[in-house]
Amino acid sequence: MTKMTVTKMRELLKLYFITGSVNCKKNPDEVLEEAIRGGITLFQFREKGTGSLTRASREELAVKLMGICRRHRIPFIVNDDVDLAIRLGADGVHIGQDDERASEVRKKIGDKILGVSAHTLEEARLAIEAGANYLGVGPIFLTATKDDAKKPIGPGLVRELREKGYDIPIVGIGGITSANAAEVIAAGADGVSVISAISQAHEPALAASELLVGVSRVESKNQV
Ligand SMILES: Cc1ncc(COP(=O)(O)OP(=O)(O)O)c(N)n1
Ligand SMILES: Cc1nc(C(=O)O)sc1CCOP(=O)(O)O
Ligand SMILES: [Mg+2]
Repeated sequence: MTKMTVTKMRELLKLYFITGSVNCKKNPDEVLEEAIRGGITLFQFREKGTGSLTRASREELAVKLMGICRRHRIPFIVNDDVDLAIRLGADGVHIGQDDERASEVRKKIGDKILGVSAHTLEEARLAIEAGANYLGVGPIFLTATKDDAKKPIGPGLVRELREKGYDIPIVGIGGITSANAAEVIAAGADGVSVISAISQAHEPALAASELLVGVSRVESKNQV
């Protein structure tokens, strides 16, 4: 992948879908196909939590989902596992504060996309210094999906980052639905990142398209 521009990164973050087999009501490949039909712009493979696949079956699923993303030209990001991302030739990696150090990951992955979770201004500053292409800021709202999630912080940190002049691409995460996505964008995020709002929906395509409505409505106001 050629070096990601900031403009392109912002576009990709608009509706960032994350999933693994344990998050889905039906087959993850069906859910991903439907989510793509509904308009997602970026995908993260996050095979994590009780009952998740391991070893060969985990990698098989990653290969399958990456194939779907490739066919539809949706960039494929791997959560946590930098070596898997490199082995598969994924488009990027997302890491958090308890994962490998961002500066080391940047050295390993070259120009691939590097996303880093940030819960404070200081974490954001360090992630940018280490070469992050985007920040995942959250949990914005209460989430039942991540066992070790921190307390919800609301859209305040996103707003504060923008007020302090940070222009790195930002995606909000945690408890985001079509009903509250607009608040996250209004605070200055480039997009929203969701698991359950799409993976647990009866109609993932419809859920994705409804999320996009919320994002796009405020996005056009931000540009005025
Ligand atoms: C887009 C995005 N933002 C944040 C996270 C969370 O990463 P992390 O804190 O490392 O937690 P896990 O997802 O690994 O449990 C994310 N995955 N994606
Ligand atoms: C993977 C993840 N990371 C978070 C963070 O705060 O960094 S919250 C979260 C779970 C997001 O799932 P849902 O959209 O179902 O709430
Ligand atoms: Mg992680």
